[in-house]
Amino acid sequence: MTTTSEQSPAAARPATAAAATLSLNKTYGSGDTRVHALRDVDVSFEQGRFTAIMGPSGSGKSTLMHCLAGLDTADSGQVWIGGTDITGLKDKQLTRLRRERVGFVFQAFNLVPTLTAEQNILLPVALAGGTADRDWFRQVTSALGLADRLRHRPHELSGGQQQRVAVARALLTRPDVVFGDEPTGNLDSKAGAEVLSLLRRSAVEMGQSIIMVTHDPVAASYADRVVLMNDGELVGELDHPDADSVLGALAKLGA
Ligand SMILES: Nc1ncnc2c1ncn2[C@@H]1O[C@H](COP(=O)(O)OP(=O)(O)OP(=O)(O)O)[C@@H](O)[C@H]1O
Repeated sequence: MTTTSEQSPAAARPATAAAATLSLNKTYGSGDTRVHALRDVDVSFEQGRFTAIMGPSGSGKSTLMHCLAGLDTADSGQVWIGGTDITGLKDKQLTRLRRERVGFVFQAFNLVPTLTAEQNILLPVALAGGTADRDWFRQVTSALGLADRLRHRPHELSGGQQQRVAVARALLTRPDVVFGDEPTGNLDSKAGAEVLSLLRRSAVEMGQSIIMVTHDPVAASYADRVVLMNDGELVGELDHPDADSVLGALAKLGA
């Protein structure tokens, strides 16, 4: 382990975590082409914290995130979202859990081009057959600086604004956890910094739990904590990271 000021992940109580895994294993392929993408991964993500997952290419970051988010299933081990053990859930239950309790912000903004910003933000709630909490909608969209952009369609918005719409959409259901997959990968550094600051504020001011996969040490420096992966294993973590400490930790992994 690099540094840690927290209890060991295995000792964490998943019921109080935004998301957690216990002894998670995942392999792809068979025989000579078999790849152990996750090896006995025990990790716990506290509520209201912003965590970055980092590591060299192929170290298992995406696989871990996909298993945590219920987008993929592991070979063995357990995954919790909030207090729910999702390991044995059927596809239909998983789909519902993802819709109601998980938010996503991807590198490609994944907005529906024919819908306005407001309609895009409200889409997951509409698909779930619910009604949005209008006060929360106003709070989220004004905190994200979108109040005067709500009637615009995605092509009328800058990349940074489009990603802010995607962040608003992810926050609107007040999910147990928001997963970000390189959320600033398509943005210039100024727009990226804005989106990362907003993600950080949503953790600090709104208590939102956020887990982000990134290759970018500067992006990771916005997080409260970085967990480091190498060759399918969790190999360390940094609290209150800055870009230099992240770079140093990655260099030790040969990334
Ligand atoms: N669908 C798949 N079929 C076969 N092997 C896979 C598949 N998905 C991932 N892998 C392998 O599993 C390992 C972990 O992959 P993963 O995508 O989780 O790594 P990563 O750390 O996210 O990589 P990157 O930083 O390059 O996105 C890699 O060796 C990868 O080649």
